[in-house]
Parts: sequence; structure tokens; C-alpha cells
Amino acid sequence: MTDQPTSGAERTLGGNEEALAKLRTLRGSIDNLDAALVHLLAERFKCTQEVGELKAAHDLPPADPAREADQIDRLRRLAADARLDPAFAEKFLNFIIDEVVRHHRAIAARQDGTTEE
Ligand SMILES: O=C(O)C(=O)C[C@]1(C(=O)O)C=C[C@@H](O)C=C1
Repeated sequence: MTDQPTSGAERTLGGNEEALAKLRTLRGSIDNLDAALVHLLAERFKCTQEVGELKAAHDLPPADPAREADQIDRLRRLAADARLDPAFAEKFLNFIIDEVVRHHRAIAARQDGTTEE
């Protein structure tokens, strides 16, 4: 017996038990991978929080474009090897770094006694 369908795609598959089972297995893996991504991002932001504090303490600028260029080159190569679209990998990294730089600016502003945001 199959559990009740829980989404539109599951309802559409209806009585196709084989396809339904495959979809559910794949979605289980996707959920595990999404959880891993959240945990990895949380660890990354813990590190960048410390970098932000270090930069503010030593009056370093929040962003380091040369470092970013190296990271983008490296990630694009890794993506290509992994058969992931390098343009997507670059966009994803830039999205994360933009958020990190926003945090760095807020840390620096707090340290200067000013309020940013
Ligand atoms: O390595 C740094 O200097 C950081 O602040 C971390 C980080 C990143 O998130 O990887 C963020 C901003 C910089 O422009 C470069 C890299």
C-alpha cells in the first residue's frame, strides 16, 4: 500500500506506484542534501563572522575583490569538473559573498558606534 499523495506531482502520478516510489526516494535525497547545505552554510557564516570581526578590529575593508576573483576562478573550475554550470556556481558564490560583505559592514559600523541598516 502507498501512503497518501502529499503534493501536486504525487497526485498526478496517482496509481503509478513505481514512479511515485522513485519520486519519493529522490525527494528524500533532496531533503537530505538541502539540510546538508544549510549546515554547511551555517558553518561558513560562523567563519565569515569571525573574519568580519578581525577585519573591523584591524580597519580592513569589508570586501577583498582580489580574494573574490581567486575564489570565483577556483569555484568555476571545480564546478566544471563536477559537471555543474560554472556560471551558476559563480552566481551562487557572489550571492553568498554579497551577504557576507553586508554583515562585515554592519560589524564595522557597530564598532565605529555608527548605525548602518
Ligand atoms: O576572505 C575574506 O576576506 C572574507 O571576508 C570572506 C569572503 C567570503 O565570504 O569568502 C567575503 C568577502 C570578501 O570580499 C572575500 C571573501
